[in-house]
Amino acid sequence: MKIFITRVLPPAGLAMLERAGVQVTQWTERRGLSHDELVAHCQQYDALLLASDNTIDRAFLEQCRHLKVISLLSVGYDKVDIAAANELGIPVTNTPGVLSAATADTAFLLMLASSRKAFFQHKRIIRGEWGFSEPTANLGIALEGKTLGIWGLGSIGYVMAQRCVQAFGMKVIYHNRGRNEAAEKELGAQWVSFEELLAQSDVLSVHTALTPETAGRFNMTAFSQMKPSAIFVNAARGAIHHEGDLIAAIQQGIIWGAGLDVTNPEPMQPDNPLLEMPTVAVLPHIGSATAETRNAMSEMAAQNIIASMKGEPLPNQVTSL
Ligand SMILES: NC(=O)C1=CN([C@@H]2O[C@H](COP(=O)(O)OP(=O)(O)OC[C@H]3O[C@@H](n4cnc5c(N)ncnc54)[C@H](OP(=O)(O)O)[C@@H]3O)[C@@H](O)[C@H]2O)C=CC1
Ligand SMILES: O=CC(=O)O
Repeated sequence: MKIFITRVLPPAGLAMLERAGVQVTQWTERRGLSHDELVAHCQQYDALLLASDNTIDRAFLEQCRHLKVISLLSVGYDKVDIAAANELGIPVTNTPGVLSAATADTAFLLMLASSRKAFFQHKRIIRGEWGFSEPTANLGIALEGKTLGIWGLGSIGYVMAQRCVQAFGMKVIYHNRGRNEAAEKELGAQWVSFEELLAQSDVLSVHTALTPETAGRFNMTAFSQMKPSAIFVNAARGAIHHEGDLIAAIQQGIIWGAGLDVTNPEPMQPDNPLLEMPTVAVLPHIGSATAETRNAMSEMAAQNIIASMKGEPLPNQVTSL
């Protein structure tokens, strides 16, 4: 089997593919491939390992019907038209679970950074503005005993909740379409309506997938129902929040601040007002970026390719839309 990888793959997955006798070509240039370039490249390969944020739409899939599998190096698959892939018989796989701890840690870091204005304080030092210490200046918000609201308490949301319970004794409330009984039993998490989640959370952390139902849900209508002291965290997908409304909500004191690993659009431009706000912390979509996690993801993505090559069931096929 000949496969094309849209970035350089972490070493563990690469070694696994090579051991299995898969012929690997990696895109090593330090620029992304355009849609048309990716279509053209894929003509020469049996499978695609997608390690970039290219959109896999119906047009792409129709021109690449020969692909035996599209293996994503991510858990999120919102960039792929799964309905079209199903229709055309092209299996798509992802990497769930192995990245949950790293991504939850990123959300946890952002929560803390916003609560203590950490990124802003760092910038003050760089600008030579350490100044003299004052008891009433540079105050943050304590997290001990506060209420964590999770929108989308699944794999990543569970670890975020666990961290917050263990570190700060936080009370966990959540809103999913269904119930997470393990989180209720093990973490004391309490299911609430979306409106209650907005009203009661001191920290509201988003961990749903991006779907037509979740896109844009955090707009001014939602922010207006939150506490003025609330921290909004998004380590899921930028399109779940409305960026202009988030800027206005923080500027107007409707909420306290935000921690974002994902922005809308990506990349965020350097002149974005959020970057100058003391209570905002932004990271460039690095949720799963630890060496250990990226290696584990690459092995999972490689296993999906190898299973396809051997004609075995794919371990992580995305079945639902
Ligand atoms: N920043 C980063 O680098 C990363 C970001 N991500 C993002 O995180 C997302 C979540 O990943 P993961 O935890 O593994 O996924 P899971 O599927 O395990 O969890 C998602 C949760 O969201 C809930 N959910 C889905 N739709 C809705 C809705 N409309 N309203 C309320 N709850 C909803 C689901 O519960 P129910 O079905 O009961 O509603 C489920 O519990 C990914 O899809 C990806 O986009 C993932 C990894 C890294
Ligand atoms: O954003 C990352 C993912 O795995 O999804």
